[in-house]
Amino acid sequence: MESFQNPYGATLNRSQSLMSGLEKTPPTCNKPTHSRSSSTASSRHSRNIKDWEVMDDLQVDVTSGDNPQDLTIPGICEGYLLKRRKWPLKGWHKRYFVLETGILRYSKTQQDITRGKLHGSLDISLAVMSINKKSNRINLDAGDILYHMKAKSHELFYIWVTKLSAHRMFKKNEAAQVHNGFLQALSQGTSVAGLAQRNGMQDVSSYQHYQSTTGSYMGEIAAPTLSEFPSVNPGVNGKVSAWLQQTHDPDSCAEELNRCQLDLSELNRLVQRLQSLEGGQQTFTNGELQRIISMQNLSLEKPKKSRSGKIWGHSRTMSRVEALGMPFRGITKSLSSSHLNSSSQLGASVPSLPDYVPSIPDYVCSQLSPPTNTSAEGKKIQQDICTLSQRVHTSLKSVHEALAQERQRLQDTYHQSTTQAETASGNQSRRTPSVTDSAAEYFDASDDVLNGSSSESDESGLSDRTTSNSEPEEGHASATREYRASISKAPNSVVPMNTGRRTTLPAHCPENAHVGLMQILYNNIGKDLSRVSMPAALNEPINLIQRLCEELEYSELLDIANNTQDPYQRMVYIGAFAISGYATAHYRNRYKPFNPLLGETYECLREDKGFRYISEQVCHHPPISACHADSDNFSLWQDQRWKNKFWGKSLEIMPTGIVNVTLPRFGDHYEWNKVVTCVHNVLSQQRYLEHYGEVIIRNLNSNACTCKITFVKSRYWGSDTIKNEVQGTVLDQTGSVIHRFGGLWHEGIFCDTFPTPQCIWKPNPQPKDYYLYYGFSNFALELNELTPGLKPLLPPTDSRLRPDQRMLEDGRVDDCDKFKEEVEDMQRERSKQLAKKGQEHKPRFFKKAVDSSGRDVWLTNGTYWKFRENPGFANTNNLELW
Ligand SMILES: CC(C)CCC[C@@H](C)[C@H]1CC[C@H]2[C@@H]3CC=C4C[C@@H](O)CC[C@]4(C)[C@H]3CC[C@]12C
Repeated sequence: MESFQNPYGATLNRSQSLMSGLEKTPPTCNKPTHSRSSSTASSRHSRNIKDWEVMDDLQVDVTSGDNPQDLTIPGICEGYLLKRRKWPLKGWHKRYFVLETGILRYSKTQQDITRGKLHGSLDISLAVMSINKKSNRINLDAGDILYHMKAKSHELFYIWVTKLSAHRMFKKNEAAQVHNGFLQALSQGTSVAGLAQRNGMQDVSSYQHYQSTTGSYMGEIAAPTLSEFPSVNPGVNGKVSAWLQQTHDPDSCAEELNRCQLDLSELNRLVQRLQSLEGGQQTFTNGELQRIISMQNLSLEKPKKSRSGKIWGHSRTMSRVEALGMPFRGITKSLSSSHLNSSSQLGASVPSLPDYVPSIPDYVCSQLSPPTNTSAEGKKIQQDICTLSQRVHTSLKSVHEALAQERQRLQDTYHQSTTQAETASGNQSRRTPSVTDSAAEYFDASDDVLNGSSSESDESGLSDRTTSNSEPEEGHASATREYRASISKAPNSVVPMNTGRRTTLPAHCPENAHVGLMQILYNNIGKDLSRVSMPAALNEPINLIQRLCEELEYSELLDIANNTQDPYQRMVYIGAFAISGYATAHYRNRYKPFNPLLGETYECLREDKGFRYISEQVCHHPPISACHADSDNFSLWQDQRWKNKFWGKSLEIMPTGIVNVTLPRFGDHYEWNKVVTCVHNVLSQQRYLEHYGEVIIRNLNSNACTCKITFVKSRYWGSDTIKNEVQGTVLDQTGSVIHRFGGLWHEGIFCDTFPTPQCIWKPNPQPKDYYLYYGFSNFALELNELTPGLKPLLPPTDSRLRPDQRMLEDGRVDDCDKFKEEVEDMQRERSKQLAKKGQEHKPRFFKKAVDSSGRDVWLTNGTYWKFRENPGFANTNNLELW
């Protein structure tokens, strides 16, 4: 496993309470089979894993000693931290962070923050927080947003962790209170509108409307969501509530809410008890320093001294200290490390803050104020309050998730019906798609995106520059908006009416929301997902070596490239092709492809598209899939392997293989890397995929031009959220921009620097009812089709003949589960036998070579189609895989 280094999968300390901060899914019927393989993995990676801990909210005692019912706001914390670069995933930037009322914001500099020039912000109560004391690292994974941070010193690390914990706790309690208020209002029949007003929400009419539409609303109520809810007529209201009635189990939600109600009454009782206990207790207790740190406003940057020696620049944080006028150094000093590393507050719970607490720097000390004390009983009550609040939060979250799922289905159905309506209205042309002539409207593009410079070379250390990586750049948003408008006006390409291939699958995909994914992922921390066996209900009836073939869905872009004289324009088509392979991911986040068995093969002969493709699983440790395709217009090969890192809520997938394309007409040989794919909210039904990073396309046989494509990370601030944005530039030898193009990877690409600005690529419309068929595109639907004519020609190792996958496709999920297990056992047995004989598996159709940059690559040995033709696979020795 040389290639598998796991900084992220290794993030989580399995000995800690891994449930903390995560959606707690109900206990599941995870079969032992699926965790069986995990034990080896966990021990193998324990060295990396043990440095990381998931922070449990209760591990740090940060509640205010005064009166927790007030939800006393923890103090602000600000200062520089190092933030990991998004692409390449190495090196660190210095960024200025401000933590205030549970929201962490950051900018390049302190001045940028003051000027409101934000780079990002995150509600930390939604994030799983993991820390590494050894390297002073803090990770926050909110599902949508992922921050990797590092403090410059142990002291600062300590303070930040304390602060972050305090703010998380505060924010969570605050949310629980808001929910409590709404629930009470709903259950007592008081006006939600009134509550909305009390909570400072403006759009009261839509509130009332929403309430009447849904009957009883259970779940997260947030002002923006509600005000966004469209106005609908009463007929539609009926339909919507009918939908909710049918597809969702209202009883389980109601039960969950009743439980919340009970917990909330108990909370109320506890809070009152705590109030009555109020009064000064004098002795310092463990965790006291954490509490002081939590409550104070702190600036963690050394104040600059003016010439007169007076410290300036921290009036906000100093004022409170000055007002209190207390000598703090003494306090901090008296709170020695023995106080701090104890976990007595929590009994058996594990302390997560650094065991050794170094003395707090003077300039921070001077900002600290004296503690307020709480008695032992008071603390116990605080603990109980926290636990109960968390339980309420978890319950509400699960109700919210159920509703979110319904919402998603509703959206998909809506989307589907509009697509169908479009198709029915004969909106589309019937001819074979030609991407070039889909001339679209021109717009006056602004010049501000016309700079293709700045590629980062600083891999190792600290960088203070803003790079052209997947962090947003100003100007992009407006260009993308315009590209997008132009693309939507371009005609859809039409899948030829009758290819003679199937247009649907034999059975619907199984519902898999109940499968305990969390347990599987946590059991397999530090392990390649490509080697984790999952319950069949989580699989799609496609194999990874077939999935690789999906990247050829838009092979016509390569045909066009091979017929384009101009090298710069040619490069644009190559770039569009590189992007097009990602489009399908938009609809594919609920299932995982089958892991190919070692020696499994797959062919795809597409006379209509003019290419033939073969792939083989050539290596098992690490898993490598090799493929090769040729046509008159191009050859394409790649070997794909990927690492994955699980951060608590998100899963990052880093493919390491390089894609190669040659064009016979011009002797071009292009190669490019792939970007990171992130499965956000992997444990919840709000899962979605994002790609980010930079693709660089080079032509090894000509240095006329290169292409740089940025997959931009989503942005969540400002008025709009842009997701799936891509920006590309073709640069000549001198680095000047010759072409630029962009759009969204799931909607299309527009190039406005062509002689006729045009839409270069637009994905095919999704097939009817695609949601019921794993989200497959037409091309994907066809991949596993086995026709009687084809069957005798295939080698018995072809994925189409793999029984478990076929069973899933036919809807026989239980049979599939059983057979999959058998097939995997057989594979283990085969590798044992080989190892005994001291032999290694030798791939049949690919050979290992070294490319011009010294990388190991797998190339076709050219025998597949020959054998197929003569003597035919029926007459050759084949592996018996199932
Ligand atoms: C655990 C399950 C249910 C969650 C779903 C995981 C899915 C979304 C994951 C599992 C394996 C992943 C694929 C693994 C490898 C690659 C190659 C890369 O070049 C593009 C992304 C792509 C194609 C990934 C897309 C997302 C993927 C399909």
